Amino acid sequence: MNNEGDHNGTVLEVHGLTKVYPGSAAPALDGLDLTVHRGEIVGLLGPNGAGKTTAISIMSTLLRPTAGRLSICGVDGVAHPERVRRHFGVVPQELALFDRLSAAENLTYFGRMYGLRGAALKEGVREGLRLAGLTERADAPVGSFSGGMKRRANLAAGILHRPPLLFLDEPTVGVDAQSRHLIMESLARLRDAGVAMVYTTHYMEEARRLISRVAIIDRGKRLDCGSPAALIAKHAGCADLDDLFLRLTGKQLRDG
Ligand SMILES: Nc1ncnc2c1ncn2[C@@H]1O[C@H](COP(=O)(O)OP(=O)(O)OP(=O)(O)O)[C@@H](O)[C@H]1O
Repeated sequence: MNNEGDHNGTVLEVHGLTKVYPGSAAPALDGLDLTVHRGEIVGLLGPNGAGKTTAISIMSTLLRPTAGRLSICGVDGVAHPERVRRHFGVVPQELALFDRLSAAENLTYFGRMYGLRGAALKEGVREGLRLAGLTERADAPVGSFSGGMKRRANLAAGILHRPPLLFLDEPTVGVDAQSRHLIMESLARLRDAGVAMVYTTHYMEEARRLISRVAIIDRGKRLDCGSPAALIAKHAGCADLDDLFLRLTGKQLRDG
């Protein structure tokens, strides 16, 4: 795995991460603190508009924070975005695949973008296709794929360069139960191999099975953080993560 040195197993550290979009009065993200260790999956849970995508975009250096610190594998990600980029992969909410290219061609393209060449590129593509359960369909154009197959290819594209950290923004949105199961299994395998992940989702129980800790955020603020079991035990009367989520964020609809 690609890593810059020993930082006591801490792969990602953010402090006071804040974003105020131009023209907005209220911050979309308001002082987020988060530490993620090797082999740990941290779920970011929050209702629509809570600030999850903003948080992932800043942590993956797509967006500059208004304030706050970001450290990835011990490197300052705000001062050195190019340098930290090789330490993580991103699986975005929007699919980033070329419909006319085959799965193998898409992965080769992304692998090159990550700086892979020659045998390492070939091996990365082969392993990505295997992880995504797409080996048999390697040469078919992605445009002919189902939603679930596209999501799986999207996941494979994010891990080609074997990063120690992966950001996933709702990786199972709009997929059937079978593809969701395969994605969950793939993520568990990556976790067991030591990959750290930050994972946003609306599916609470899916999150519960996979994650080590959950950070519940709303209106840009972190409301609570801990293992699902510890959080459920801490808030009396909550039977599961769904209960806890509604307790902390309220039952009011979030239509924008
Ligand atoms: N480019 C932007 N300019 C101005 N405001 C924005 C921009 N992007 C997001 N926002 C606002 O910032 C807040 C947080 O949005 P964000 O997309 O981070 O939330 P989210 O938790 O990812 O929501 P969802 O679950 O709907 O994807 C929202 O109020 C949103 O309207």
